[in-house]
Amino acid sequence: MGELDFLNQLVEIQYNAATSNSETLQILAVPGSGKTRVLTSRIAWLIIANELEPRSIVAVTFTNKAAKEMKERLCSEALLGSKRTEELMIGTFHSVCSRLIRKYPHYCGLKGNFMIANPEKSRDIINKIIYTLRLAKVEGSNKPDVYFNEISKARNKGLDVKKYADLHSSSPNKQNTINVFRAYEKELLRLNYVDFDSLMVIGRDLLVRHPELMNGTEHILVDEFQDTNTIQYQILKAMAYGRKKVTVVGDPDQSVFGWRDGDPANFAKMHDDFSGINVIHMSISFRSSGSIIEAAGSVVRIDPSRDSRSCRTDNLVGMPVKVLVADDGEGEADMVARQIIRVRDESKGLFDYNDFAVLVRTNYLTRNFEQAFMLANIPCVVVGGPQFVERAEVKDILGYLIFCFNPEDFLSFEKIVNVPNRGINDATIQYLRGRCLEDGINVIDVIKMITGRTPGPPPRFYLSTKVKSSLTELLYLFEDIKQQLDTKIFSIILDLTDYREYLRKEFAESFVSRWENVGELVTYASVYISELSTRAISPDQDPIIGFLEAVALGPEQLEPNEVMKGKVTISTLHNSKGLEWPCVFVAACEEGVIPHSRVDSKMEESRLLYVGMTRAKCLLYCSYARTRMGWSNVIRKYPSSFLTDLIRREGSKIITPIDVEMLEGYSKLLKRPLLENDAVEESHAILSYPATQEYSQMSLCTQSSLSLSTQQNKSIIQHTSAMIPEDPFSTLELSFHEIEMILDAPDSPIPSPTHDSVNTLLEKRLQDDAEESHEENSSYNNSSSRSSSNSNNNDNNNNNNQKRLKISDDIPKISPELTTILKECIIRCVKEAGNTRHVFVVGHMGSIVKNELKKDGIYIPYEDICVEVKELLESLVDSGDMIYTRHKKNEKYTIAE
Ligand SMILES: Nc1ncnc2c1ncn2[C@@H]1O[C@H](COP(=O)(O)OP(=O)(O)OP(=O)(O)O)[C@@H](O)[C@H]1O
Repeated sequence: MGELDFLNQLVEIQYNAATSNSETLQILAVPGSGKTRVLTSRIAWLIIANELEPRSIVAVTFTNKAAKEMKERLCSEALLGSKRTEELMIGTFHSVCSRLIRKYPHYCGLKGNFMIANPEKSRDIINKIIYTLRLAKVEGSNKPDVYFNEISKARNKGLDVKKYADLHSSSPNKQNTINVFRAYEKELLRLNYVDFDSLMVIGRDLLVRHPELMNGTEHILVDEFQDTNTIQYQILKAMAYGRKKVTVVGDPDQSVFGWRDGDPANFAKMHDDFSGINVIHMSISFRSSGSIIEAAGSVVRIDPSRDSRSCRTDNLVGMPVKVLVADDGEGEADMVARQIIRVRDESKGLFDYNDFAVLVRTNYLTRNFEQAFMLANIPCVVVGGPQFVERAEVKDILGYLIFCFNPEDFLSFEKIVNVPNRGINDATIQYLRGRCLEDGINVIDVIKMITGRTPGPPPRFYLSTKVKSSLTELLYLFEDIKQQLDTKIFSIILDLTDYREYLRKEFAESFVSRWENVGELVTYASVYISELSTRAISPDQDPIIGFLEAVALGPEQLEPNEVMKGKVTISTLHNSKGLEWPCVFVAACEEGVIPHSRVDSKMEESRLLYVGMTRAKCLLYCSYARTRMGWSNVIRKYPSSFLTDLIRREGSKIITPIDVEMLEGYSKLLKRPLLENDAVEESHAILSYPATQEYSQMSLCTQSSLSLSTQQNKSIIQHTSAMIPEDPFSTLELSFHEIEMILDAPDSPIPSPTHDSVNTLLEKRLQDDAEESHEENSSYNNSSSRSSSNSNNNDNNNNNNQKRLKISDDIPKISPELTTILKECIIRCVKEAGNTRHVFVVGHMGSIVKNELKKDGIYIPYEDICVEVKELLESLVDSGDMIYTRHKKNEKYTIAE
């Protein structure tokens, strides 16, 4: 096997891009055209064929996750193997700058042990400044976010505080921001912090002043170039100083970070600033089916200013892209859940849950889906939700470590000083803060002085002996921690602070999950730190600082990979960038959501939708709801104007099944086999209520009428028989525990019927009906016929009604208990039926669906059934997943929709 065999995996245009000798190469590539494959091949080619040293290559990715993926790919033996990959410098602009600054802090006026402030920390600092500068009362500007965003924007444009102040010297409304900006920079320096955005400003300045720092670098590659902003472009220019070779890869149609100053115009700008430019267009998508490419194209083409670019594919055309409509947000989520189950079941083993993604414009929209998936028993993971490292207990432990490294950080000290509770009150904390500011020393030194460990003026504030001894203990604790900084540091902190006991006392109810999170942190930290210690790339970096830096720069790096396995992904559109799934639902495609009502660039929103749609390989659905709740109000919604063309051409409420031929096409596209027919168990569930033997028989008849095979219907039997086994009116006292036990019963008490047995039952039932009808005229008071009569309809004559009325007098209106049992059963069965294709509801549930529960002539208003049950049933009926069945006297069992 030759070292360059990986190039055989590339088509011609990809090969040309990967092996280009151009001084400056721009690769303009449509979604799914294999940018990642080309970039990794190019890096490997540069090292193997061009004999570049791995450490002479810098590859810049948009996220830490992308950097990690790139490293993983390069690590494969077919490309570079792990040794050479480790020597490459791969990371985001932030992390590349951070590494440089960490190496030369003195060039930037920083101390070596500086910490990186994440946005939360920055907001904390700004909040304090707002109070110090007495801006809290200034209308409209008292929110830390307002200042933070403005400062961040300025930095992304490459402005430091001086340039920002010069630029706005004549705007009175910017004076507060200028003052906050100045104070913030000062405070960051005092606390020995560099924030997220200033990393890049400092990094650029360092590179401009000391271009020699990049002397060992020969080639710089930048991924997702369409999203680079001004400061990043300036960093690239500074890094490339001295005519280093540069490769940029990107797609102007996927530019979705304009709000962070990302600008695809940087492609054009390069023509002024770089020489020897060669542009290669990769316009064939390997990812998506023809109909997906076409549908996505119709969205992005609405931008009149867009250059005409084509995106093609040789893949199969595939199923048309569907636009799904629901009455409201919850209905939409239910509909998606059902469709996932259906597609998975119909796919002959081709799609599993982790092949599905639901993408939404904003975070709050994920909630309905989480809930619907939980009810439908669909495993899911929300990407971009609360991050692991943002959980309170994880932050506590990290806080200790951060403070031990950086005792200048009073904010961290404040957070941990009473975790666990040490009885150090607010007044003492404020006093300590004041002393730090006045004396220009850190809090450790202040504590040493006031507790008499080092000489200094006595405290001008009364400190009780108890507080003094707490502070002394704290001092010892920090010293202990500092002396034991190694891979086991987190376990040591936990021991020294008796953190487990603290969690147990303070959070009795959530103790277990919190403690699990702590356990996860310990595992990750030790793996991460020991990995870092063995890496050749940054031998000069302290591995624990490396770990803290990874936490600050990109917590997603530390998220367990396992979480994605076997689960449907729910993500924002922004977070879906660079990823792909066989089946994608882009949800809440509504005007005001996408395009979002509060954005400057509508066209950027169309590109965002385009990004989401092009994540799909085989199946794509766009859904919207006609109404949505907003601040407790029902708001009328309209489909996104971006979908107009799609709705006109392809949209349809009717979801057609995926036929075998289509599945075979998808199987080829995904390079996965279909399971043999026999291996696919098509199952159906029938929920019957009341679930007497009689109704179970009725269910069997339903199966028979539906011509479902016994093999298919194993679960029907289970569900019907697993319901309440007796007349429910006598089972009201069943506890939930008992119901659970019944529902959990592993074996069905009713044996699986054969076709013959179904027919026999059917005949017997008809015969019984005839007899029963005869008996009804003379006597009518046994409980089994009560159940039977419960399902009768209007056709009953008045005499019978009279009699039944009497009987049903004993039966009060459907009681809350019964409703609860009913609800539990339905939800449980629907959950259990998660893997089934259809859910049929027979018997009284059928009646419920008919808008009234009619028992022996007494109408029980539908409204009395609890809302959830009603909604659940309605949604099932709407989707056609449930078929209403009714039994007419002396008629064959019929099924009505
Ligand atoms: N030459 C090829 N032959 C077959 N499949 C390919 C080829 N190149 C790439 N692919 C496949 O196409 C899919 C898309 O590739 P990749 O993720 O690299 O696209 P991309 O250009 O980065 O897309 P996006 O910009 O949308 O993130 C992947 O599944 C990849 O394996």
